[in-house]
Amino acid sequence: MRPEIRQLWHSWNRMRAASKATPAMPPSELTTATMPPSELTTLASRISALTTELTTLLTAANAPSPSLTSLTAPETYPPDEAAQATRLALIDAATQLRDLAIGPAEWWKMAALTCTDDLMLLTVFTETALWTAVPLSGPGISHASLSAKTGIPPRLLARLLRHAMTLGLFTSTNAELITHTPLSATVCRNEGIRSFLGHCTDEVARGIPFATAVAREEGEGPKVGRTVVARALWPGCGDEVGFWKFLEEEPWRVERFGRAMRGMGVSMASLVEGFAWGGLGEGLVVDVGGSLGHVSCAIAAVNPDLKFVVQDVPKLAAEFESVRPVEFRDRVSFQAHDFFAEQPVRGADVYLFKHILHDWADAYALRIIRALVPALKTGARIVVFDAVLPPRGVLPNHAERLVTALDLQMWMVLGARERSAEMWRELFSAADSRLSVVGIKLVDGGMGIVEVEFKG
Ligand SMILES: C[S@@+](CC[C@H](N)C(=O)[O-])C[C@H]1O[C@@H](n2cnc3c(N)ncnc32)[C@H](O)[C@@H]1O
Repeated sequence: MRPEIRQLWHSWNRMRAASKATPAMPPSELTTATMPPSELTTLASRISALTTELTTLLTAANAPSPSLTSLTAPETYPPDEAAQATRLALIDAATQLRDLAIGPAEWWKMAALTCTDDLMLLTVFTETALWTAVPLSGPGISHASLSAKTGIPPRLLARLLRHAMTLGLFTSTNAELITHTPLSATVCRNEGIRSFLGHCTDEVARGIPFATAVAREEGEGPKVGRTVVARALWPGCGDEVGFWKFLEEEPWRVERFGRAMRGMGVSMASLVEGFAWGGLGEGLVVDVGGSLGHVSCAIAAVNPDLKFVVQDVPKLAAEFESVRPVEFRDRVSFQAHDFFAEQPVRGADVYLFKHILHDWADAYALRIIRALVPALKTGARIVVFDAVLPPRGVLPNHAERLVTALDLQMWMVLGARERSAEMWRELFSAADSRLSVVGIKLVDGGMGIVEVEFKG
């Protein structure tokens, strides 16, 4: 063994021994009984209390225990409000404890390195379909076979996988076979997550080098053709030719985006349960920008008298027909419609906009709403399902991060934003004085249902 390697080996062994050694007893005057609790111990106690609380709630809900090792462990927590609140508090406390244990200097070293390396890793795994190349059952796959399936040479593949394992993605058996962890298995099983990863690592990430220039030159609400992502992917194509038009040019992109929206299924239950759909009787709902109809089908499943028209770009028509469950054939139909043009379905009971208006800066959102107004009957409802930004500090930090990340993603891709309750009220009253926000129901994860009535 070369001397410098031997030296490294010894110092690593010393560190390992030190970490296992029993710490010396503190002098009696410094026992924990007399010392003020440190931030470390305060957080650790909080984590312990929250963990006990969460475990009790999960047991009461008959929910299986979460696991980092068992592939049959649940991928999500039960929607139960108390369990969700406790879980969010636990995540925040555990994140703070982790940050404290890392310390600021190392935190930055890690963050600067891993924000790029992790993005690169997720990009390569997604583009080479490595997620699904590793089988979900059986003994696992050898490096050689995985290399052949993905086109990544074996030695580089081993390095990528070794870094991936530090994130809890994949593991290897004694026989050097690669198998899934629950984290990687979730990506393997879920086409929606893979599609969303594809959208983020491909379309969104390519915009990053342009963000500073767009921020300085365009500010908050660039035209759709001058956003961060438009500049990176489709430079020089004109101010009004933006993300959605480009998706239409490349059908695989629009299909991938549709799968991402369908698969991520953000808070579908809150929308299904959060509005009085049952009160509409045999009513008609127009799902504007409804993609592949997954939202309409979820509402239709528990409201057997309702009918739905899903409107979206013409390129989605074929995919819509192929994924629509057969039981909804008579009640959920597709109509190609550009929501900047006058709404063709007049007199419906509800016009649903789920994750539509947050895609558009105010100038565009006003045009979309005004194109709808001529079709509205008195008492018709516009139901918006989007984030409702609370004042800072109201949400647990984990939920706040999801909302702020989505807000910035809207800016990068579309020059758009998430809106607060006040912004929603101002938007609708500016669109038409007969439109009035009659209710805002906050649901989980910073999302909300904004109910607007047409007073006629
Ligand atoms: C963020 S996705 C939301 C999809 C769905 N409402 C959901 O929540 O899962 C936005 C949708 O708007 C559609 N869209 C974009 N521009 C459009 C336009 N001018 N007319 C109609 N639909 C459009 C896209 O094709 C896409 O399906």
